[in-house]
Amino acid sequence: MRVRFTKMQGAGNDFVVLDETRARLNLSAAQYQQLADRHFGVGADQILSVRPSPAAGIDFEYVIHNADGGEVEQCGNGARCFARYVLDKGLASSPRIKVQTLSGLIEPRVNEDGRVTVDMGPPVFEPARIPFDDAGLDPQPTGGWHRWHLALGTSADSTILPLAVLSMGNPHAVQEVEDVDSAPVATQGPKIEHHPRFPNRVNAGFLQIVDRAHVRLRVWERGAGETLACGTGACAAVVAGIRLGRLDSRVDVETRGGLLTIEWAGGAAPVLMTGPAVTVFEGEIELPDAS
Ligand SMILES: N[C@@H](CCC[C@H](N)C(=O)O)C(=O)O
Repeated sequence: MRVRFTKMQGAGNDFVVLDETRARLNLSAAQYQQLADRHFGVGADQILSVRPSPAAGIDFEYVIHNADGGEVEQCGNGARCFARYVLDKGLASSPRIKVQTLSGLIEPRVNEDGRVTVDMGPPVFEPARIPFDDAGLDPQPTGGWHRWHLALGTSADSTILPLAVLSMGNPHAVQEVEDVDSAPVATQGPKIEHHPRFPNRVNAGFLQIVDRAHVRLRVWERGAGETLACGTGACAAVVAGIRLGRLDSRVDVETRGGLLTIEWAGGAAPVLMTGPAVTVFEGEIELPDAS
């Protein structure tokens, strides 16, 4: 089958965007994988599908597949590209939209400077809702802070990590590092992603705090490996730093692909993420039949 697509990127986290507002493409996991493949397909960290609203008062449904073909609940950089896409394609008449995702409602708005701000909703800390199996683990005595010592691997690899574990609609485990450039992202990332305490796997963040309003971040993404930026990862890392008392309520997050600004007033307040959303090119690709 022949599929039309738009290639987009937000801070270097790249996407294939599919318009399914008129008809479903019904792609298989193998076809999503092929679209994401950087040698045999278009190349992307995630595939974003734009679908009609499932309910009155909601503008669109936003469906996300990782490069490994698995459907996931949330994608922050993708949400900004989604908003830019529906506005540029004339599918939305207002720069403020309401979008249904697997994990709930988000509200992106395209700003006059072209950047996009997304109300990502509040962070979630209850282990069962992340989901995170906390049986037998004691939180560190830091004011209820969700930070856990997690043994990684077997006795031959018994690294103990303090991790902040939370959900931004999708699961995140954030650790603080001295220097992101030398952080063990490629070696520890996959072990954290597949750790048995995360039944749905997890995104692994490596956070370097530069000062109270500026951090550097790398993320090993579930189902995609290390990406140049992760929007929900940036939200999770900043929320973690704020809860630790180490960050102010507005923080610039420097990723390998660009700058994101994250704001959180604490408690049940929504996390606001602002950053770029750019169209790279459009095209058509022939995909093998669904298997
Ligand atoms: N790139 C994303 C997150 C995409 C989903 C993630 N890999 C997961 O499996 O949860 C972002 O910008 O948030």
